[in-house]
Amino acid sequence: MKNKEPESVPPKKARNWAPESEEVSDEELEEQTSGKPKSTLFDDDDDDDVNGFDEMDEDDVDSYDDAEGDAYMEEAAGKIEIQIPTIEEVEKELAENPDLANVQARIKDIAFILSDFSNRREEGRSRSEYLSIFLKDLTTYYSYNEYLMEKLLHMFGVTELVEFLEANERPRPVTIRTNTLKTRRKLLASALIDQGVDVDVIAWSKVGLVVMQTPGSVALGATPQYLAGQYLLQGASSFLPVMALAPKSGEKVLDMCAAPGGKSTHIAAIMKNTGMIVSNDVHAARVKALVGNFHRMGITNSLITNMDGRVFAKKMPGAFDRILLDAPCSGTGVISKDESVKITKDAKDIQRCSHLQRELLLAAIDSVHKYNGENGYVVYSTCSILVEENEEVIDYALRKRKVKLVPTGLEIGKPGYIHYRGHKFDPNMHLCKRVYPHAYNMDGFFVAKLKKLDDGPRIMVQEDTTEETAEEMEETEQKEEEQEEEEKKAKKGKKSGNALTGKKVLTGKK
Ligand SMILES: C[S@@+](CC[C@H](N)C(=O)[O-])C[C@H]1O[C@@H](n2cnc3c(N)ncnc32)[C@H](O)[C@@H]1O
Repeated sequence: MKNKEPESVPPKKARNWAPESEEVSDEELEEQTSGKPKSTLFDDDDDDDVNGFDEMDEDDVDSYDDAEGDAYMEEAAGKIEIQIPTIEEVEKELAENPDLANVQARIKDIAFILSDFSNRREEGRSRSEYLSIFLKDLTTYYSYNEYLMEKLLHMFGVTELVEFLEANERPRPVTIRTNTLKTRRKLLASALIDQGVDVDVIAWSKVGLVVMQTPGSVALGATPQYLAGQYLLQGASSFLPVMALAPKSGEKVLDMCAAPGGKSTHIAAIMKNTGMIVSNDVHAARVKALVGNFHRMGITNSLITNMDGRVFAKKMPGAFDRILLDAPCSGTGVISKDESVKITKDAKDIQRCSHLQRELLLAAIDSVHKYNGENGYVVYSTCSILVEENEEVIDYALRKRKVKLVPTGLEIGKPGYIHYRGHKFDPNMHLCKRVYPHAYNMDGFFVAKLKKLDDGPRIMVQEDTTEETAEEMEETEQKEEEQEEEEKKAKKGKKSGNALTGKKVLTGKK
């Protein structure tokens, strides 16, 4: 086993970014952009990255203290003024036949200007104008729609956004999870190494292996070990929700959205095929894949159902000790696997996902029994990084049901947002975990763990006592969206070409 990076597709072009400006970073954005992860997929020594820079950060993610970056900074700092065309000129250029090298250079220049705005801007030009150009250039260069790019800019700020976008241009390392019902990780690693497959352990998991290199003659989905059910090809982020769920032998567990079964088979292995797992999915075709995986991996403690997860609470109220809700989502954490997300997701899609996620989460909470010793937990996860599908959904559940957020027990991941663009979420939201491709070289993921305190709805204030129907929720959000649009238009009127709500972006308010 070698301790090296797996090969990955090189980025379009290496780029070095200026440090975050004071203006961009508020306290939390600062933490988000400068705080490097404590451990990554390839760390095997916590001490390696005491300064927040580990092997992956230096090699894979552009950092602003490398030689090329310094040279660029010095060169740029020497310039009297960096000239950026007007928004109208940029729009014209992008609409015609944009020269991507030119666009890339301008992205770099604007990032540099924004990182010390008061000293580097051209006289008389506003920050929102630079941001509008920046946004347009990024959408062109990385091929995203403006809706998603704007959302991402709100979340990450200038420097981290580019790191995130660059990470999405590269595939994540191939990882596999040992099926401990059939073998042990060490034995599996030796068997694969014997076939010329170069693997290394994932330090924070007892069952994960990262595949560094595979000879052309070996297909990882067709080795004798794979066919014997000794492992599953699974992204490392997907281990996290099950680790947070921490099921115990003999328990009753529901995996509400289970197909194709990556997490259900992990749960079954941890439970050593004891107790009972109900693995459910609404899509019959996907349930077939679930059945196939269960047979191959020797799962015998499971019942497979094909229902809408929202009906579980009605059919089986309080029936389960633990529930995993790995919710359907927009997939903004897995863009490197599915590039279509860059252009297909709009406000309506995200709203639809958020509604379904809220309804599924309330149903999950109603299907888990109330606090009893160590039981009564719901883990909520998505492979989306958007706040609308994560913190907003959790916050909604905390307002509607008697549950509280508890630590996930996960070593990796950044904390959930407590403040986001004027919204204040539950103060315990920091207990949630956010995993980003640029920070951990893993798919983007969100994981939250809730403990049920009691049955029934949470009665908070008079107007909050009735369950909001999907239509009401849609109406409320529609109004909020319209209000936001109005505000944007009002600002646009004042500042030419401002596609962003400038101040919020500037201060990186979460
Ligand atoms: C993120 S995937 C689940 C992946 C799965 N947990 C795994 O690890 O293999 C989300 C799943 O939710 C299912 N789904 C969507 N809407 C649902 C609903 N209303 N009830 C139950 N399942 C649903 C989809 O068919 C999809 O398989």
